[in-house]
Amino acid sequence: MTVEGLAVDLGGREVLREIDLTVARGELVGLIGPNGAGKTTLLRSVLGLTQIRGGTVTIGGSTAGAGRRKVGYVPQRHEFAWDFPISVEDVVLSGRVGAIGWGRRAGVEDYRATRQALERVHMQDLRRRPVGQLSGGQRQRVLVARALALRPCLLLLDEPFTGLDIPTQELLTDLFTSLAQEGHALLMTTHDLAGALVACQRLYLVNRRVIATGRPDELADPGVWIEAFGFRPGSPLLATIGVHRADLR
Ligand SMILES: Nc1ncnc2c1ncn2[C@@H]1O[C@H](COP(=O)(O)OP(=O)(O)OP(=O)(O)O)[C@@H](O)[C@H]1O
Repeated sequence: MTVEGLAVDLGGREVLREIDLTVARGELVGLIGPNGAGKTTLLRSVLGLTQIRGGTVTIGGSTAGAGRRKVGYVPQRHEFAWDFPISVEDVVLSGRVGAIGWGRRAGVEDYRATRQALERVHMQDLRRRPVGQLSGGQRQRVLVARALALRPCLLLLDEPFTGLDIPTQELLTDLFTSLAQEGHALLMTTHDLAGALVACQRLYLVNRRVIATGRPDELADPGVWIEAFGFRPGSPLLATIGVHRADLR
């Protein structure tokens, strides 16, 4: 996936400008920035859900909607209507709508993809449970399975770790790493900076524009973190992510 010169205005205000970003097959890429930096807007622009003012989004060689059919999207957990009376299995199956087509019945392949997606997040045993009865971690795994059911080539993950316990974070991190190794392209927003530095091969630090990008070991300059996140120079929080320099303490 390639984003070039992306610019987005919302409510008459510039939210994103001059965004250049790539995610290749086999990569888990982190998109990090403070609240309001435009991370969700960027994901929604890739999905074609947000009107863009300028720039292009190319997925699998196509700038039109065709490439988007193989994009899996995991929204922030609170955006899903969990009180809707529907089972885990049916939520995951709904991820196949793009493959089945509106109004058509699910077939053998759709149920197979649903089962495989549930197995990957270890939710097969809970497939008949109404989603309203799940814990936060189980809900997050259902949303990931719903995106995987499409068998996407590109997976967009919006804050998949927020509010999760350590075992669930580790389960999902291992899953995302495996998916990348299998040749998927993954783009993930997160506020877990330390986790992103460990799990992601490359990072984009954004705050309405791309402040810096590179492998985690290439982002050792505290200046870019200060600019993107508003850390104060010498902040002990910079040291917690392994970014500090004697002259800035
Ligand atoms: N529909 C909208 N109309 C007007 N402004 C919007 C709309 N949606 C988002 N915004 C604004 O766009 C900016 C970027 O929002 P966005 O949700 O993309 O940020 P984010 O980086 O995902 O933030 P967070 O980390 O808090 O989830 C914010 O200032 C937000 O208020």
